[in-house]
Amino acid sequence: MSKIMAINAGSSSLKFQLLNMPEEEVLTKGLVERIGLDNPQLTIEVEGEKKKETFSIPDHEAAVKKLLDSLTANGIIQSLDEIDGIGHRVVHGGEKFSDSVLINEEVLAGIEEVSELAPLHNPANIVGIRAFKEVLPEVPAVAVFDTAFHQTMEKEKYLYSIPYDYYEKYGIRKYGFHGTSHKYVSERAAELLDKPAEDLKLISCHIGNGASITAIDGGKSVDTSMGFTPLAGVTMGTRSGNIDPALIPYLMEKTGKEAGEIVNILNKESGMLGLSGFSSDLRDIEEKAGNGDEQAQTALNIFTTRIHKYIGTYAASMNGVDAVIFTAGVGENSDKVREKVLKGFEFLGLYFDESKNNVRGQEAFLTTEESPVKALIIPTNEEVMLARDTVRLSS
Ligand SMILES: Nc1ncnc2c1ncn2[C@@H]1O[C@H](COP(=O)(O)OP(=O)(O)O)[C@@H](O)[C@H]1O
Ligand SMILES: CC(=O)OP(=O)(O)O
Ligand SMILES: [Mg+2]
Repeated sequence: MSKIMAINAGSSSLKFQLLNMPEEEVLTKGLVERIGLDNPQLTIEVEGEKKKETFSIPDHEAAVKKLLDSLTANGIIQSLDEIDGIGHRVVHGGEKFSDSVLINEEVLAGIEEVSELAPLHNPANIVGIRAFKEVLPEVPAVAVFDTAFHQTMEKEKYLYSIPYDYYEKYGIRKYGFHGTSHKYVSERAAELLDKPAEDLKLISCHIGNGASITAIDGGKSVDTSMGFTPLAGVTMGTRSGNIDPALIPYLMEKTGKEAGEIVNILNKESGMLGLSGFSSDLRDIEEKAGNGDEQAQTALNIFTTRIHKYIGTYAASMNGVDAVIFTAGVGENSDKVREKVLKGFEFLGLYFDESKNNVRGQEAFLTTEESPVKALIIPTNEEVMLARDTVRLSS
């Protein structure tokens, strides 16, 4: 038996879960928010209750120290020696990493090398890894990459139609993200459908703040909506998803902004936030649309239409589909989004059952008993995947 810490480090936050393995029992979970900002806060679950603490947390190393102190202070563990391994989510692994790896200096250098491909995510992941290494230098740490699951895509799917040289020289290709989540829900879907993964064609919709749709044939990712970076694909909370690339120089000329500033707008001020003009949070937009706000309704329609289109595309590219999966914050919680995405797929053999759709955050089927193609909700669990790979690679 071992205790594994699963870490998902963001630029100003650090989400964590401590698990007992191989039982996969969650001992505690929580997050440190507003690292380096005013009013930083640690939230930790103690005996099922959420406990909030405010401290000075200037950087990630301080956040890690605070988190570890709070594990012993709250009696979750008696001593830090009880931690047997740390699993870190790393968003971009480039072509270098097609599986999780035990972290050493060479691996860290490899992660740093591809950092510029995921500027919003990788630098924070690296800071998280270094912070833990500083505090727990002897404990094995494993990197689990969002991109790894998608390394099975074929060239026809991952190459862009641009000069081939750029792929060879600069590694320009589609990588895909959220792989850990797509892998978890696809494995769970095979269990729920009671069929081997090898016999299934699945379309997984990870719809959170970031969102991506993945086609999974025979247990392998064959195509996915995100691209070279996590900016591509469907409309997201603050990201534009696919746009005509010619818009970038045009916007530069019109606004006098640099390319980097425009990409920043596409990453942080677009998507549902940009379209609605007031929020990136789907709950706010659903509420406003419900009150008759036309702009909010249009934003919502764009959001669901894009996902609907991807499902059609991937069903066509796999020559069929057995099940469509919804996961992550929006996918698990928004019945309205699921309904709008799934309606109209009778031509594919997917018969949506409205009476089953009133559920949140739990595994459920959304189609009629007779529906040849199923739709289901599967809450994602990236943390358990981090812990499983940490055990696999460190024991
Ligand atoms: N009850 C709900 N109804 C609709 N959307 C929800 C609900 N709960 C959460 N969400 C959406 O989930 C999003 C966050 O998803 P999550 O998977 O946690 O994202 P991330 O991991 O990228 O931070 C929020 O932006 C919010 O819009
Ligand atoms: C890769 C990615 O988009 O991750 P997140 O949804 O956590 O921002
Ligand atoms: Mg997420």
